[in-house]
Amino acid sequence: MPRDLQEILAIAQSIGWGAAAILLDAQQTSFSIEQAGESPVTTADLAANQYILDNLQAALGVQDFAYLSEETFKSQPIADRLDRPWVWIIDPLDGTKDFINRTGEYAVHIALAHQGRPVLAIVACPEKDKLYYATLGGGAFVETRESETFHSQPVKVSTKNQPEELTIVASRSHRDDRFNQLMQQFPCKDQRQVGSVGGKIAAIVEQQADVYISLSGKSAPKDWDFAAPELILTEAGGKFTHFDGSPLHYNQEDVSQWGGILVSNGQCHEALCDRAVSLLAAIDQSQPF
Ligand SMILES: Nc1ncnc2c1ncn2[C@@H]1O[C@H](COP(=O)(O)O)[C@@H](OP(=O)(O)O)[C@H]1O
Ligand SMILES: [Mg+2]
Repeated sequence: MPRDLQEILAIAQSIGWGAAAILLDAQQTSFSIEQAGESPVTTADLAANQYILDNLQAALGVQDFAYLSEETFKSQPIADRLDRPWVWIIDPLDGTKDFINRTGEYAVHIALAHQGRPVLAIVACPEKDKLYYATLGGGAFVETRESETFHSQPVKVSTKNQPEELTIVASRSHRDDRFNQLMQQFPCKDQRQVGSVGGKIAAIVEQQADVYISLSGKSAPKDWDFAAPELILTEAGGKFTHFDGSPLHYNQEDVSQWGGILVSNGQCHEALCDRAVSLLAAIDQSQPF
């Protein structure tokens, strides 16, 4: 470990709050759309990205850490990050479509990964004035603030264990027919649409929901969508895997996370994964997508 993890956590928490303030300010004043389409980019993403990178690099340097960010990875030589043991994985604005549509459901994700797995994570939800954080083996917490005083409380997933009683959250804006069919046939009948992966994981660790499903289509979520939310969820006692139960790996050559991802409170994770696999097989057999 190049530095003490608790020292790094304090730096990342402060940067998470700072980035949240940039997004909130843009949402309440003005922002413009720099790139439209399936993966929109706004001036707010770019400002928050610059702020996060500048501050992390000022505090921690570029010697011991690589940086993989949604807004800069395309212009970055792959050798700058691949095979580096310590990599910051950053999504300065997750839930960009919700940000643009002003649903209030967007988040900042900052994760530190070691050998492709997250060891430290921040998910900030600016509109709720909450910041979730976790370190590997150290539990997950939600931080709130009153004036200049910060309060931290541990968060834990629910203990509900009947599939029919579980509340499931899923994307509002990334859904195709195949995914909609899977959701319609899934045993969890209380289904809610929530913007941003961080927001969905926050709902689960606050016990407002129990399950989240993501399924790639023509495109897939990326490392920065999942790395920070994953650690917060697992440190709160949940499970976050591919449909076949295998763990996610980050900072690979392809940063897309293809296939199905199931996130749950852990109570009937394997049964829900099996159900998703068998439902998808039947859907694919009945209708070639
Ligand atoms: N099928 C898919 N293809 C590409 N990106 C996806 C995706 N599903 C989710 N995502 C990404 O995951 C994040 C959360 O999406 P959602 O709010 O719909 O759940 C978004 O990140 P960004 O907002 O950072 O682009 C979105 O781009
Ligand atoms: Mg994202």
